[in-house]
Amino acid sequence: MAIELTGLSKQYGDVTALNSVSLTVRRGEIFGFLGPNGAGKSTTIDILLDFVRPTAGTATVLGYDAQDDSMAVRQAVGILPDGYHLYDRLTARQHLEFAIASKGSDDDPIELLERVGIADAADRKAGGFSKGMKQRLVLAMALAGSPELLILDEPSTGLDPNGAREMRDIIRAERNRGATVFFSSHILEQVEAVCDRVGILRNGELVAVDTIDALRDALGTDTRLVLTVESVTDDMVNAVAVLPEVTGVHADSETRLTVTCAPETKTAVMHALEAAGGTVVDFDIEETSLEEMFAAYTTDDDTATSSEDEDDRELVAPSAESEEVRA
Ligand SMILES: Nc1ncnc2c1ncn2[C@@H]1O[C@H](COP(=O)(O)OP(=O)(O)OP(=O)(O)O)[C@@H](O)[C@H]1O
Repeated sequence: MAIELTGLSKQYGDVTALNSVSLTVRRGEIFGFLGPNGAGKSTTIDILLDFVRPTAGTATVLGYDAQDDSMAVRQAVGILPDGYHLYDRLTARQHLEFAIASKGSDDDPIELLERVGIADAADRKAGGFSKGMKQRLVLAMALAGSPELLILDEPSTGLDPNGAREMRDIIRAERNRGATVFFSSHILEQVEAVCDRVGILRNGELVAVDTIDALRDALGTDTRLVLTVESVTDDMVNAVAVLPEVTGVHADSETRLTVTCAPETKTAVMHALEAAGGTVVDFDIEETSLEEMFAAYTTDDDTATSSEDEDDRELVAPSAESEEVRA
């Protein structure tokens, strides 16, 4: 195992940052760690790196106890922590030389800077770097010594779209050479694009661990039908809303209705619309989006999965646009 957490808890005064989290990350996998702001992601990572001590439970990294063998962990792991520190007056090359020496490796600093796309700035002082350049520099330092495990806290923060793509390529390349990558992120597309499995934290508790596809499936099979009709009327909305397998109906415009329902109810929805005087001119079927999936696991709103309450029928499944993600 690359990482093993057992009953890990962290209390900051009255605040429970982590509540008995148990998790196993296997060697060779890319594992994404998700959760709303304040869910406990950085706290977990800080415990793995012994920046923070747990209140209860244990964490092992590559077989080393994260607290008792923290030096061994840091030697073996490449890290991009949340509150990293760079030396303003040292150049990128000097930062790399320091990281390479502390790993006892023989990497070429320029090669590492090339991998993260800032070789041109090798001899510039880090104090003058943009946020994204700093992020790239810390990533290059994490790659020094070809670590068995990379632990990256929000690695895409501050990166432009090219940088985010390069980050994905680097994460994949690291896994392909046999490394394990454990990273936290808010960028769901990024996570879906590279992760073998994800864990979702909510209020300090691990609420789900699986592949993204399996997490989607576990939410239920609700489908979203986007229907274009000649003109939406209240009768049509009501006729669809009372169907037993429909969990949401929303008139997006005068001609567009979004219906959340079980897949086998699609035909019944069409019939109900036509019986209420509507003519369907077009329709589209949408899968649960990543944002909806994230919201379903991390908010209390469960209208996405079921609702027997007539009053709730105006609501569509929770989405990033309509639901605030609560910490
Ligand atoms: N040093 C600290 N003192 C007091 N409370 C803290 C401290 N560090 C973290 N917390 C609290 O612990 C909880 C978890 O915070 P953490 O930084 O681990 O969340 P996160 O998931 O990384 O959030 P974000 O996505 O915003 O980075 C929060 O309620 C936070 O306020």
